[in-house]
Amino acid sequence: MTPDARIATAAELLDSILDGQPAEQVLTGWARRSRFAGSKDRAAIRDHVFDALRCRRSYALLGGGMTGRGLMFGQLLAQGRAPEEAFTGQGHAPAQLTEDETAALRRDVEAALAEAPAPVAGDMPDWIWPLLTEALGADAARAAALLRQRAPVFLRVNTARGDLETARASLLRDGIETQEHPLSPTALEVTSGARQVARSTAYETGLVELQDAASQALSDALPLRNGMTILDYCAGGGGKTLAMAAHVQARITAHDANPGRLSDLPARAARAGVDVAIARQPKGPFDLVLCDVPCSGSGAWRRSPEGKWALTTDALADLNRTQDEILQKAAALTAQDGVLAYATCSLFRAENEDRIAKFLSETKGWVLDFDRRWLPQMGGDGFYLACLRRG
Ligand SMILES: C[S@@+](CC[C@H](N)C(=O)[O-])C[C@H]1O[C@@H](n2cnc3c(N)ncnc32)[C@H](O)[C@@H]1O
Repeated sequence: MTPDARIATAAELLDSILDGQPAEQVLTGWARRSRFAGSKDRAAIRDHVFDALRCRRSYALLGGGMTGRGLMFGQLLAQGRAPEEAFTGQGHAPAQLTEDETAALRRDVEAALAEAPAPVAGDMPDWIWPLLTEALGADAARAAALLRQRAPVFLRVNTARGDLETARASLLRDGIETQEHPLSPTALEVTSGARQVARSTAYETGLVELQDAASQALSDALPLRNGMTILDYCAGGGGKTLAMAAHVQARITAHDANPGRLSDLPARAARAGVDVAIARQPKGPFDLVLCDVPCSGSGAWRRSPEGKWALTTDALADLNRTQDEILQKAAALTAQDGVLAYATCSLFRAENEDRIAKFLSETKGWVLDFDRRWLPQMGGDGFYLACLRRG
């Protein structure tokens, strides 16, 4: 496919996504129907689509409309290109701009964004902007700007299998260049060859796992010690379970309300060379219970940009109820002198400090040991961790 044909396809797929179809489903369906497209075409179209979803409001402003074509005009303008260069109507390139489309463009990109309301320039729904500024103050605009960008690829070196230098050398032999990252001593940022990671020897032998650097930093911050019993109450795919298992010699149990989410964990644990038990109904007490609760995912919206447009006040209130319930259940499973750790990948107080304040006000005998947040400006996704103990 030519670069312009990829833009034409991205504009069509974006129309289906704007109509409400999930982006992954739209991209996979297109790839199945389009056997002529190679892996580079699929990757380029995916990049166009996800970039446009991250920057939906600002691109619609620049491109003159919330349509697939409007978003792709906006993307080109933001990249300093004139839409007419790609929309030529020749071969498989998208149709030329109509007069109305041409008139609606904002070619003065910097001025257009400078005078746009903050949530438009920052690519956030209006109702979310106050949540962001309330939580982050002066850091809100920078965090929003970073969520408009593609996420770096991070690896966690599994120190149960080897050290950083061994991992970097192995990755390099497979054409993958990395650099260390200050967020965590086990984090490597992939600087080239990211698409080879899943086929690399280091990945296949469990020497590295894909895991965001701030997610690793969160595991580093947990008060883990050898010999303790740990329950990962919302283990999901097991990212944090495996990170904890690499840190300490401990008896680790993984649980999730949706057992299907745990299905890959036994194979991942075997690959990583660590033991993890799975419990449908965990029986406490545990020395440390981690609840990495379901949340808006706002700290990771650069990876899942559809989430920021899909979130509603009702959905956030539902999440808050689930978060409160999980905290109560997890507290009941925590040993008398144990640690209850609450984590989200959200930037909002409503899912972080407010949940902890509610728990502490309603549940006698608990105190906050410490809490900590990681912002996108530190390089990884946004995360929050609070560690509680009985006081
Ligand atoms: C943020 S994800 C966990 C991610 C995982 N810890 C990791 O690092 O890969 C939240 C998980 O909580 C699970 N969950 C939702 N409601 C739950 C509940 N009431 N009790 C336990 N787990 C729940 C979801 O199925 C989901 O897998």
